[in-house]
Amino acid sequence: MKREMFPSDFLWGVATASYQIEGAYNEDGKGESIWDRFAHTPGKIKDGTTGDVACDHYHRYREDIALLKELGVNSYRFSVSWPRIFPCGKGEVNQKGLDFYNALVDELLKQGIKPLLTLYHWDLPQPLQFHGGWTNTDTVQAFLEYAMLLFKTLGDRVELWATFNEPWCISFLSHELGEHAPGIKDRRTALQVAHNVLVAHGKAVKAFRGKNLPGKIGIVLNLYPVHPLSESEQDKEAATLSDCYRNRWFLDPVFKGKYPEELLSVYQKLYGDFAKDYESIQVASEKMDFLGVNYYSREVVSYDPKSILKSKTVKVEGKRTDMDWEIYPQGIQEILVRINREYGPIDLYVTENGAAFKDEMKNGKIQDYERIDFLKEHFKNTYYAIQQGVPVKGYFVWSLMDNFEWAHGYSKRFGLFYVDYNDNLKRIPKESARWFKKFLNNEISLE
Ligand SMILES: CO[C@H](O)c1c[n+]2c([nH]1)[C@H](O)[C@@H](O)[C@H](O)[C@H]2CO
Repeated sequence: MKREMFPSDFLWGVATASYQIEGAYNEDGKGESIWDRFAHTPGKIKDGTTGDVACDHYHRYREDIALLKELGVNSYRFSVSWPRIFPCGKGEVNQKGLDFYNALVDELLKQGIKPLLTLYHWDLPQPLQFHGGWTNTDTVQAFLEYAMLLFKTLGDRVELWATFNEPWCISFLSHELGEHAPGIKDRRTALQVAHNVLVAHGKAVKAFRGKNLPGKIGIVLNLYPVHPLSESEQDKEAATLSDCYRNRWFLDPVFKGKYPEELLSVYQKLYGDFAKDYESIQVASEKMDFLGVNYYSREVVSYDPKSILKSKTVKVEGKRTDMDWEIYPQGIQEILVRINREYGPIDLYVTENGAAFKDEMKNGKIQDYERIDFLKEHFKNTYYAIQQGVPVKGYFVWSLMDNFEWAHGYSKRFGLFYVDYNDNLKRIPKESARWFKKFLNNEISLE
């Protein structure tokens, strides 16, 4: 199975995100983001690092686009730093911020690489957080102004637009579990955030349509197959509720304009006042052109009467990544087929898939053969979904290079290129980069 067996117009790319690679956290007029604030808060990042410099992509973007060209990808997914455009979140525009993304897009196009632009990959301007962040509908309005400015500035050259990266992480990981910025631990707040982000998504899609732009717009969701540990009714109930929490709380609003009833009723018993909001979620279902799917692993659950989801995650035997995530390649096929069956037809992009392994440099080489095996199996399972008629239109490896892995700092390496943090952030191709380049050049097959 070679690249040429995939559709001829299939996009093969890599993905990154602004806070994780750009650095220049306070340069050229950029404002503070909630991730600048979170990373500078002692105890929040496991290795005590920040994204202040990261991979210094802000200054090295031409070098990094040359790496894309060398790899042979035909697309690149990146995100825009909102506080680089609006330092206060709204109001005054930072022209140097616009200049950076104009130059980035122009260089990508010059090199024949199609941009996929994510408007929001978690780095909210801190001044908006002072006023409640995503719990405040003023932030929805500010997001629309930000989106409209980018549509106006880049809409003539950027064809693929994603409104949000992983609303589940923006809401539940960041406002219920508190593991990501702004580090709040309150479920009711998380539900309000999820609601406002979904409403902002729908309004941005509608605004995009109103500009009559030539491009396409969607959202990026992190999706997991959720499997019961056994076929018992209780484990199956646990899987249903966990699936609502992980997947359908976002899939159902953007495709059906409503929350999944099985979990909505649980939350309404807990938060009666939630009822006044939930009907307005209908605006989230503005018709999209594509769905971005971030896939990393599956979830196995068993019944737990103490949990409001009646479920707890179970660790099963099998190979795992350095993030301790189960390696489950068939899950990417499963999720793509399911989305097409239950929510389609709609164009799908695998907007992130990849893995962290304990990459070490030995004799100037990084022999990350586990990552090659990981990618090979996930490419094959993506192809199997295509063979079943699923309109998968592209695949983006997470990530181009090692970068700031959120609460893990720089301790987890996902890149195709190794970044030497002790030697001027030098980018060194891992064996997986060499393999990917050969695959893209039809030199090798996936068997
Ligand atoms: C459970 O995996 C999530 O879907 C997920 C994994 N990842 C993501 N989302 C984010 O979109 C990236 O910024 C992360 O760097 C990347 C690797 O952790």
